[in-house]
Amino acid sequence: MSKFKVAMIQMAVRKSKSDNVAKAVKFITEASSAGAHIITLPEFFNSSDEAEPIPGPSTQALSAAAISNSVYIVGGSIPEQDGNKIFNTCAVFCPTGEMIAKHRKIHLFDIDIPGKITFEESEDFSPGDKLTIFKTPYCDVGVGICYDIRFAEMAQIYADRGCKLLVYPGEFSMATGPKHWEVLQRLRAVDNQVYVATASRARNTQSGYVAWGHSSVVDPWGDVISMTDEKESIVYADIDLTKLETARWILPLKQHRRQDLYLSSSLNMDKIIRPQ
Ligand SMILES: O=C(O)CCC(=O)C(=O)O
Repeated sequence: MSKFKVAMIQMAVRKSKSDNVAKAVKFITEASSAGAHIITLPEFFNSSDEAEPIPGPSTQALSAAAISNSVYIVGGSIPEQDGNKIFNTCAVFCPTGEMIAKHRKIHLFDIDIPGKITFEESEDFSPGDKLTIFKTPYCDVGVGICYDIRFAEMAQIYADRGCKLLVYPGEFSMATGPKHWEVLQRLRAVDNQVYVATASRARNTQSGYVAWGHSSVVDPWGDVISMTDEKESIVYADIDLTKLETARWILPLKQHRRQDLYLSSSLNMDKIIRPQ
């Protein structure tokens, strides 16, 4: 099964959690009717305000949607309540409705870009402590959430473990989205010779956090094969894993890696030319 279709759902998220979940299920049904096998929702697809446990109402709705549409669902993320902690969590469901993976965002977005954006995700959320891979009949898939995409090591571990598709539900803002969103996806794809796919929230200028949008799919050669603008839509892409083999055959990066040098600190100080 080297060919399959992914759908990245870019939806606008409003105040009402139940409306957001109902809308997500509607989009999943539409994407499934269009032939998608793996369907991904955006970060905080159900809202970012009110946490719930997993399983809970939002993830139960996703499980039911996976069964009724017979698809894999990468459930964007929701604020997950676990005891007195809250995590930014993506639950993944297989076509029989079982939750086959749960990724808690590892890297929390604590930044201050002067004049643009200050964000302290760790004020509300705790970080996850595990990387997450799930299996499908098509390929193994690595999961990250939004800021996780910036960390090349994580993507490399996924690729080294055999993942051929990396999926990032996300929501870059207008501060970093225009500059970094596309380039990061292309970097992760080219470095690891894998497919990279993202699903963002649609832009809502009334929201406190205005999303860049532009959900996309990038192939192992670094080409953007599908991308939308800032509005609500579904981004589809046909994945052909033979493209990945071709990219790896043309550029055998894995064979050319000098792991012996990267892991030991064989830094030849004598050869460093210092400015006079
Ligand atoms: O890395 C970025 O620039 C944006 C990340 C982000 O918005 C998030 O992780 O919520």
